Formats: sequence, C-alpha cells, structure tokens
Amino acid sequence: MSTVRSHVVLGTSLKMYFSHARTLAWAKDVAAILAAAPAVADGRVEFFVAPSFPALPEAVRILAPHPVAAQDVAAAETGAFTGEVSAGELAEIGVRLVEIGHAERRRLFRETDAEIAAKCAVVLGQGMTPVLCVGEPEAGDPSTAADVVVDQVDAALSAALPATTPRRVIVAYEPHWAIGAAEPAPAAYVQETCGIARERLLQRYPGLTLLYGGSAGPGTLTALGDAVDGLFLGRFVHDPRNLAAVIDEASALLDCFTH
Ligand SMILES: O=C[C@H](O)COP(=O)(O)O
Repeated sequence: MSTVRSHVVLGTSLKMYFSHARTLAWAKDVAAILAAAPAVADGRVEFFVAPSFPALPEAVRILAPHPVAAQDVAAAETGAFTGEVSAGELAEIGVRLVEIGHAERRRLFRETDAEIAAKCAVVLGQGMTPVLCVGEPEAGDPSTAADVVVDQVDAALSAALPATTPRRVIVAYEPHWAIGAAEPAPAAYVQETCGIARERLLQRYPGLTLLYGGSAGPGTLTALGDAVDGLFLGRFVHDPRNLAAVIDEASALLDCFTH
C-alpha cells in the first residue's frame, strides 16, 4: 500500500501500569526523545500522553509544549460526584485531550453510550479534544466492525458536534480483542475497517483524526500505510526506546512522502 501522509499523530495511555515515580521518569525520557526528533519539532509528528490523574500536572510541565491527555472525565460538569474529576478542572491544569470510552471502561466499568456522549460534550465544551475510543468486542469481518465504529462514533458525537462544526476529534479504533494481545490486529483487517469507517465518518466529522490502537508498536504504522493517521500506543512503548523507534518510523514515512 502506498504511504501518502503529511502528518502523523501518536498517543499513548499509561493506563494504571506505572507508579508515580516511574511515570515522571518515563515522561522525562520521552521529553528528551521528543526534543531530539526533527519531525516532532516541525509539527509533522504530533505526540500526546495520557498518564493517571495524579501525574497530570507534573506531566503537563515535563512534556510541554506537547499535549497531555486525561484517561477519563466526569460526565457531569460539576457537583456532588465523589471521586470524579471534571472537564473544567482538567482544562484548568493544562490538559488538552481526554480519552473517552476506552474498551476497559466500557467493559469493566459498564460505561454506556449515553455516558460517553455526555463526556464528549463536556470535553468539547471546555475546548479540549476528545480521544474517543471505539471498536468491536470480537473479531469478525471488517464491514461489521466498521458498522460498530460508525455507530459508536455517532452515539458519542452526533449530539455534541453538529455536522457543520469542523472541530478536531480524535477517534482511536481499537478492536477490543487486539488490546493487550501479543500483536496488533491483522493489517488488512484494520485497513479495510478503517477505510469503510473513515469514508462514512468524514462527511459528518470533517475534523476527524483516525488512529489505530491495540498492541501497536514499532512496525505497525508501516504495516497500516495510509489507512490511519497515526497510532494509539500502549504497553509496547513502556520502554521509551520503542517510542523513539515509532517516531523514527513515522518520520521516515513522512520523508518518503515529502522528498
Ligand atoms: O490505550 C491503549 C490501548 O488500549 C492499547 O493498549 P496495548 O497496546 O497495551 O494493547
């Protein structure tokens, strides 16, 4: 497949894997990697990280000017919701993106489409970018998977984002069965699913950025070609050297296109 791209978006969630100390040490290593990458400096490769809530303020400071994301947010704007964190407070401390509807939140915490839609609305209301996670629970065929993706995106965004609003939205396509696996979903499956879904979604969400997530790492971006705008990474960049390898790979793909 040809690689036609001018910009790559890479993000990662640390989920609940790291201690506070390890998160900050990892963020410092990553800040150094980003500072040394020309394609990051000139904006062709964009990178965001979603650490746990307590690490957010320090991560914002360490990784600046690169954006930091929260892994979740309250569906309500404010009030008596013990244990929740509001979109307003996240924006106040410098968070710029918020992950919403991850497979683990849908499955383990029974998060519903209505809650996910409400979270998207409060995040957009605060001027932040939702990183909306979607994907089918079980492996099937790409056309059925694309239906799930389109339905989940519509359920999350159609009320909060009128069709004419060119607001940036990041959709992370993560087949649930490929998360925490030994390897990503087969490239041909992802390419076909994303191709069908993107065509249907772009008409309604012109600011759409489509990422692939699920056991992604070095080699995934090259395998996927131009089917996605980037990757939502997990375990395989816990070692910062692997993140450096993915950034190098993204830079090489961009160089192929621009030279
Ligand atoms: O948030 C990231 C995704 O769920 C992927 O995680 P993973 O690469 O560890 O499977």
